[in-house]
Amino acid sequence: MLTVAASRNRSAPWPPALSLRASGQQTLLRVTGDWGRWQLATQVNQGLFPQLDMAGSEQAQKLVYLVTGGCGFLGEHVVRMLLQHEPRLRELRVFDLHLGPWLEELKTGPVQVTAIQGDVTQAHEVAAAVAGAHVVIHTAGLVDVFGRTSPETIHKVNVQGTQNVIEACVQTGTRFLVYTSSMEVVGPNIKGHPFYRGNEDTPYEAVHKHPYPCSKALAEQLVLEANGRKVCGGLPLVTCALRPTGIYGEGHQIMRDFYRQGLRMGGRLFRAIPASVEHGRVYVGNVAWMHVLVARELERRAALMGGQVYFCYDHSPYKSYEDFNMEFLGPCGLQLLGTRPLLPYWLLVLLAALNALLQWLLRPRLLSAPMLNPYTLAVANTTFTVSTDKAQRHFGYKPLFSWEESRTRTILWVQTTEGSAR
Ligand SMILES: NC(=O)C1=CN([C@@H]2O[C@H](COP(=O)(O)OP(=O)(O)OC[C@H]3O[C@@H](n4cnc5c(N)ncnc54)[C@H](O)[C@@H]3O)[C@@H](O)[C@H]2O)C=CC1
Ligand SMILES: CC(C)CCC[C@@H](C)[C@H]1CC[C@H]2[C@@H]3[C@H](O)CC4=CC(=O)CC[C@]4(C)[C@H]3CC[C@]12C
Repeated sequence: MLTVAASRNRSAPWPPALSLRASGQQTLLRVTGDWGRWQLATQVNQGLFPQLDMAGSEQAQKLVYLVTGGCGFLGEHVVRMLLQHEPRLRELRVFDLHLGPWLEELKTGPVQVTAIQGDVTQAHEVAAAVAGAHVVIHTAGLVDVFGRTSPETIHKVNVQGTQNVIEACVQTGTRFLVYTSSMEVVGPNIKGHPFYRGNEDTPYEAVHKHPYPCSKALAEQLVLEANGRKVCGGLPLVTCALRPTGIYGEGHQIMRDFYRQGLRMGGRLFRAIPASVEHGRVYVGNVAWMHVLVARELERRAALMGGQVYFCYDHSPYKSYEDFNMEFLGPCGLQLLGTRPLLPYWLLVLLAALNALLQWLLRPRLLSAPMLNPYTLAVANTTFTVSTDKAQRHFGYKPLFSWEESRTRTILWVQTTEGSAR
């Protein structure tokens, strides 16, 4: 018999600890929470519940994976997902500029988790981390659309860093490289053309000016062009790129910022973008799951998948950026006021330009950057949604989390992390 036990008292943090127990006393699965994170403690990794694993545990543990940026928002989910769903793993290397303390808890399982503090812009550090790895999942990147970092630094990390990863694979004989690209590689373009429920083959005029999409487009191109290069030992490198739309879920910093802003304004947010503008969103757990599947299938289906791009998608509804956020912030007590934008668009354009000007004038002293600038306004105000089944056709992807589950997890996370802010 399986029992679920929840422990909660007033002084304990939210969410409560949930335990799944078999008829004996052994705890099979434990869900814990703390103020900083809402996390599923992967007891599967500790060998307690192998039958939960979907991937078939009869194969020997022999593979070494490297996840760059493994302590970021997406990277952490990829790391946890691999430990849960990749039974062939022997060692998981987590490479990041800033290592998270949560890595410690993962070091007790049967998979060796190796934390590597390193910088992708340093070729020798990357090569040392890649040496001996079978698969590299390269998620590390500078995600800055707010002008906090210089264009040179964004280029260095996103483009030079990716080049370093490719060269390290070639030098050390690593054959499989999965790159986290972005929808931004396609658009929205600077002309504001809508991309409505498009797929990987939909024609679109991709024109970039902003350093972030420019860097992601260049890096993706490098990764795809590297497909087929001979690595040390003579075998061909197999690469592919995943293009998430706007990712949401546990750990999403911008969602947290919107929530804080709403709390500061007495629980209200004001509509800035028309509800008719659709924005593509995808749950972080499903993006992580796609990475795990691609990494697993790349060897078997190298001819089909090598050099390919895949949008990341799931069953999240098509909505405007703000209406979509309200799916989570609404249940946390916030309200989005207005069925139409509060301010006329021309005024937003003016404010965005003013923000950009102030940022430029105060450079480099400005420590925080406003969310509204000409680029973010253009992205938020242009329809960009995907509708595709390429990942399903090529490697059998189906979202691991339903929309309801993704929504519930995200709401719980917002409540957990911000409960103390009220
Ligand atoms: N957040 C989003 O909505 C989307 C993100 N992406 C891509 O997904 C990837 C991950 O993004 P997020 O998790 O959102 O960002 P994040 O900022 O949370 O994670 C990036 C990680 O890379 C690490 N990193 C940065 N510079 C580094 C360096 N020089 N050397 C080593 N590590 C470094 C950071 O410390 C961080 O842990 C990025 O490549 C991003 O371009 C793509 C589409 C959407
Ligand atoms: C106050 C404004 C009118 C609204 C601001 C919202 C913006 C901050 C965000 C709207 C769209 C977001 C981007 C989009 O989801 C695509 C992205 C893909 C990435 O690879 C990185 C992040 C981002 C550029 C994301 C950033 C925030 C928005 C611009």
